[in-house]
Amino acid sequence: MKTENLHITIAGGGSTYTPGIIMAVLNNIDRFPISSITLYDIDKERNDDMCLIINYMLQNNDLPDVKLTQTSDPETAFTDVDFVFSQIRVGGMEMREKDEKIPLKYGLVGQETCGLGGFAYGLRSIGGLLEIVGFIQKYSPQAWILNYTNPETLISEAVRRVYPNVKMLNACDMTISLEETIARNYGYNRENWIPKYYGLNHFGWYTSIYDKELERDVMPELIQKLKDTPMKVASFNSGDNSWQDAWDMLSKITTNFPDQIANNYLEYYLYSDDVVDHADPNYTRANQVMDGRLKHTKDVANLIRSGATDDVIDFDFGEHGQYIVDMATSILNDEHRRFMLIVPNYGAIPNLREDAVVEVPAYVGRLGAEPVAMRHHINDFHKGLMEAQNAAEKLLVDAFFEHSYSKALQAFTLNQTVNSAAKAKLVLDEMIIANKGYWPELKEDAAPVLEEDNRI
Ligand SMILES: NC(=O)c1ccc[n+]([C@@H]2O[C@H](COP(=O)([O-])OP(=O)(O)OC[C@H]3O[C@@H](n4cnc5c(N)ncnc54)[C@H](O)[C@@H]3O)[C@@H](O)[C@H]2O)c1
Ligand SMILES: O=P(O)(O)OC[C@H]1O[C@H](O[C@H]2[C@H](O)[C@@H](O)[C@@H](O)O[C@@H]2CO)[C@H](O)[C@@H](O)[C@@H]1O
Ligand SMILES: [Mn+2]
Repeated sequence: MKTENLHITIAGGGSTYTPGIIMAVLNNIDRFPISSITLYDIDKERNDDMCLIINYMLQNNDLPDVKLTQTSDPETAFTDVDFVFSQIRVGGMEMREKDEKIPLKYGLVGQETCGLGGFAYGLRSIGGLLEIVGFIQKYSPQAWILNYTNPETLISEAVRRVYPNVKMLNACDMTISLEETIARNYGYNRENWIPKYYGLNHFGWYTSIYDKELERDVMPELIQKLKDTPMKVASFNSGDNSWQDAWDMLSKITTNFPDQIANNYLEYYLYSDDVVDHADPNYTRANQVMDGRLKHTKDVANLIRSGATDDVIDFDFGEHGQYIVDMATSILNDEHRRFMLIVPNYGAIPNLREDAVVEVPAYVGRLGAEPVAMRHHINDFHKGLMEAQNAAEKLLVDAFFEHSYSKALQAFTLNQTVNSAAKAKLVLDEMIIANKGYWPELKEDAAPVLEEDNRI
């Protein structure tokens, strides 16, 4: 593997996260000696805006000189690359808005990656990511793919069915973000923590958080703090207070289920009714992001385009960029750093089906991810929740590859935010219309013929 003059391509170069990722790349050039960066996007306007922003960053900061190019041509984008960071949003925020609003019409959770919004997103995203992974296998099969594209569990399951040996890490920044928020709210240093955790993506629980300086598992005391004093939004949480609802709900979850700290996304599954009651069906998170992060990114590009000279780069970079750069350097330099990754289970969670796609700690070196195996069974409560949700996710991926309406309906019905097969069908049928051109065509198909039961 090359260890200098590296070339990375960002698939979804126009993403609002690109400035943070590139800032992290440039701030770590000593460990990650990049010489060129290519932005690949199907939307030229988004790529143009981002190139303006990145070039402005390069010109107005004391940053290493790297060659920045942009393209919408896959061969140009993925030839002779060493790393691909992927963060696409198939259908854009416009489709995310439908993902969130259609389920809400029927009193069901409407969310980007959870619930039926997440399943609708998954049926769009899988095709987009498989196409990009196919390009990379064709033009740079030696490249490592570090993927942030959501929904992570569905993406990981689908890609591994087609490319079982793909060099790919699937990562989520929620756990580090949650840990950082907890640490800042209650006066700890996350850098001293070794968290143990298991789940599906956006559907998991901590089992311990060992603090190396205090020399103890601090999770029990954190549970008490979460119950007594709900967290406040930390400044780095992309600045917007939308996260306050998440932290309030995490305190509710911890109060009612105090044995482990849950990922804040569990609110969508455990308190679906509360989430629906709190939601504004006419103005969802997609609208907030369109009016916030997305608009701000466009505004910055236009300021630069109109000749701005003062420092207009004021993005909140968060943990997102540093995390994926740390993964890349851990591969490149065989550093064996520990990350929370979405990986095939294969016994990491011993009493969960081995072909599940799970989120667990993993050490990352030149060979990729080496997951940490748990040494005990998970409890029936979490096991039951995960088995049902994982089955729903597998059925959804089956529906994608088999173009199967009946499996899609089973998946929508089994999703753990859904309490009614009738509502699941109403949402599915409306989503089929809304996602025309994005989803594979789903066909009514005969119930699968059960294999002859030759035991009788
Ligand atoms: N894994 C995580 O924890 C995590 C954290 C944050 C964001 N994300 C994900 O990162 C992605 C980007 O988020 P965002 O808010 O920046 O979205 P965005 O809509 O702002 O940007 C996505 C970019 O992808 C481009 N795109 C869409 N389809 C494409 C395709 N087929 N090929 C190439 N480019 C394509 C769009 O044109 C756009 O420029 C989303 O999938 C989001 O869910 C994941
Ligand atoms: O609603 P969005 O688009 O703002 O965020 C959806 C994503 O939320 C999580 O990522 C968070 C991150 O955890 C938080 O610290 C901060 O940086 O915002 C990020 C995104 O805005 C989640 O992990 C992602 O999967 C979601 O896509
Ligand atoms: Mn995530």
